[in-house]
Amino acid sequence: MEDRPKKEHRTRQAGPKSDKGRRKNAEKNNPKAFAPLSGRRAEKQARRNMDKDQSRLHVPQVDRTPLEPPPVIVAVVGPPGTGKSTLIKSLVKRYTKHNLSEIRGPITVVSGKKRRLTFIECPNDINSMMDVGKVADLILLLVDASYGFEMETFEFLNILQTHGFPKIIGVLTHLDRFKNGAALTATKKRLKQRFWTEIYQGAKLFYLSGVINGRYPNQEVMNLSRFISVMKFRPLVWRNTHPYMVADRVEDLTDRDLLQADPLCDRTVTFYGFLRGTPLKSTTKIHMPGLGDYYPDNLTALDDPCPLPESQRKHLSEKAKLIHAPMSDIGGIIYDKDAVYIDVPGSFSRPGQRKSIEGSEDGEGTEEAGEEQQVPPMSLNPYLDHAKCLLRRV
Ligand SMILES: Nc1nc2c(ncn2[C@@H]2O[C@H](COP(=O)(O)OP(=O)(O)OP(=O)(O)O)[C@@H](O)[C@H]2O)c(=O)[nH]1
Repeated sequence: MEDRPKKEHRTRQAGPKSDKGRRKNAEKNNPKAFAPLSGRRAEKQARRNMDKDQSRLHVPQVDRTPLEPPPVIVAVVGPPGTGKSTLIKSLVKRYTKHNLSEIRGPITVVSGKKRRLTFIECPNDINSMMDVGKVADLILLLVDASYGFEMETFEFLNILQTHGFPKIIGVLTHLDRFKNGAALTATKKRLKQRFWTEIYQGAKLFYLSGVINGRYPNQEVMNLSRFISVMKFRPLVWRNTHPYMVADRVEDLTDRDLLQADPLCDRTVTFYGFLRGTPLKSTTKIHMPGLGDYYPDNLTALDDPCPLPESQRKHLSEKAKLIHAPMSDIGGIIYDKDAVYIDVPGSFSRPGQRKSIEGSEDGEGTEEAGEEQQVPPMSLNPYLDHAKCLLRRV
């Protein structure tokens, strides 16, 4: 078998590898490398390339906002004492007629037939600014006009650059401190120019002149609130492609005995909030800023605690206006995993009993009171005081 001569391949008679085909291709190939053979074809090619470039630049952004969109996150940012709390109180009063005495945690209000707003007051530290920059749809940037721009404001604008720039509205406060009209006009003009340089030419700036009864003047607040209610938001790329949530309520479900035995034990914590962006799967690892990555034990969809008014209603009547602020001092309905609570402000325990539980000054607290006091409380305020207390560590 080995001696048998190998049979030669037959030469190809047709196709690109045949002699005929090769000769034909050689004729077609341009010896001057990629120089066009015909002017018309070259022009067509150039036009096609330009079209392709343009369509790449204008890829339509998918708007993933559901029919009933989650509340728009409005962050109120500014150096201390610029009037952040005063502005949130004024806006909440305008939208809901509620008088807030203290701002704690996010406050969600129904601002129109199709829009809800969640107000967050941003504390004046860099970590809070970064967290706010990641989630806010609209920033109300407060500036004390009698003082001018401060370093924090510019730092905050720098932080925003890295997270996709949300919409920004400037708000000048403390304008009543100017007694001289000319000085006021000059300051307004100067600050406006500076604001436009930092944001963009023509960025919206509101002026608030003075505080009446702990709130800004009604007309000025109304102008601002109307502007916010009709604003359009373009989805930012990262937020349009990831699920994210701002927790507006935190519950520590850890067993008290366990906690007493080891205050640093792993804790079980439930977070409540509106989900934004894309749907969230239970197998997704969740990143919590400042804490790390965790797998959730369980995800549950609850009833909307602050639903939009029914679509058939023509006007948003006073009664339909709603507020949802579980961390603040307003009474209301709290939706739990398996129950609905009506939170009634005030204490229902008997005064004597209450006193003994709290433990009087001369140390007459009951045993129960002693136990209560030893357990480290889970702070609700800016959610995550206890870094090691959350969910199952990865
Ligand atoms: N005269 C005047 N006082 C104002 C104005 N805006 C706010 N204030 C006062 O400034 C003080 C501070 O206001 P807040 O609303 O607590 O300011 P804040 O930015 O929340 O302050 P921090 O919580 O410390 O960051 C309050 O006493 C307000 O009454 C204003 O436009 N004019």
